Amino acid sequence: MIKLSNISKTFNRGKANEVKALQNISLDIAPLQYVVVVGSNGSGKSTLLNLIAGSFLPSVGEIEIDGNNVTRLQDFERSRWIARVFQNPLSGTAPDLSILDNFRLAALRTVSKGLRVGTSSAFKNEFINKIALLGMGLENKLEQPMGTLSGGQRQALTLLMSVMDDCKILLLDEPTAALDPRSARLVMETADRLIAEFKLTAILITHNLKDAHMHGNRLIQMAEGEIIKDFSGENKLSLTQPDLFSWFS
Ligand SMILES: Nc1ncnc2c1ncn2[C@@H]1O[C@H](COP(=O)(O)OP(=O)(O)OP(=O)(O)O)[C@@H](O)[C@H]1O
Repeated sequence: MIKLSNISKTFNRGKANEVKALQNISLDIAPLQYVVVVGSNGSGKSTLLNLIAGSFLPSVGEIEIDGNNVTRLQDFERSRWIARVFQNPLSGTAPDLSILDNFRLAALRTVSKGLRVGTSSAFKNEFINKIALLGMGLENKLEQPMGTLSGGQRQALTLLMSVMDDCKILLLDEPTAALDPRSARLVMETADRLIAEFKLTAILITHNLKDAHMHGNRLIQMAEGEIIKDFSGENKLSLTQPDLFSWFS
């Protein structure tokens, strides 16, 4: 689904502040893989996601998505494949609009997955069913302004809105970093559920090693712009939390 071939990214090349953020990364992510990426600050995790999303172009190397060479495509040209959720629960929604109007806007932006845009009760009911899946009771607060919801509630709704279109890839860049532990758990559970339901290929960046242990079916550790550990399937399952903590001690 995602294939990176010999990717390097250097910022400020040739200047005193040159940074080799990624160094000759090759990575093949199969459809439906849910890859968790861990690594110390500055190890290149966000740069990796930015390159996949098209926010930056690589200095060297090729990127394929779903068999298409997207190396030189801008982020908006890749958005038909990719949805992205950031750390800040305030981003990506309109705070003064109601939950329902935010979903109407999101549906208008995209070819929706089973949601027909409109004011009809059919649209509302389809949306109510989707939002009820979050298990937060938000289906009873459709007219409430988005800005009055908690960070966790907003982040869960943002996740749902981002995967409603026909994207195949979900990029999660520390989506729970700004949340309290209970909200963070709810958002991670929501992400797991949506990734399974919409059959997505996903990449999650996290500094939370418990989440890295519990979620996903592949775990990658980055250091100094390189992938230094890569565990999939049974190999990931056999890792213990102390194993992960020992990588950072
Ligand atoms: N736009 C940029 N311009 C210059 N340097 C950058 C830019 N983006 C990232 N870098 C540098 O590239 C390196 C990797 O940064 P990156 O944000 O990918 O790390 P990270 O692993 O996501 O870190 P963190 O865990 O702190 O978010 C760092 O040294 C960073 O300062």
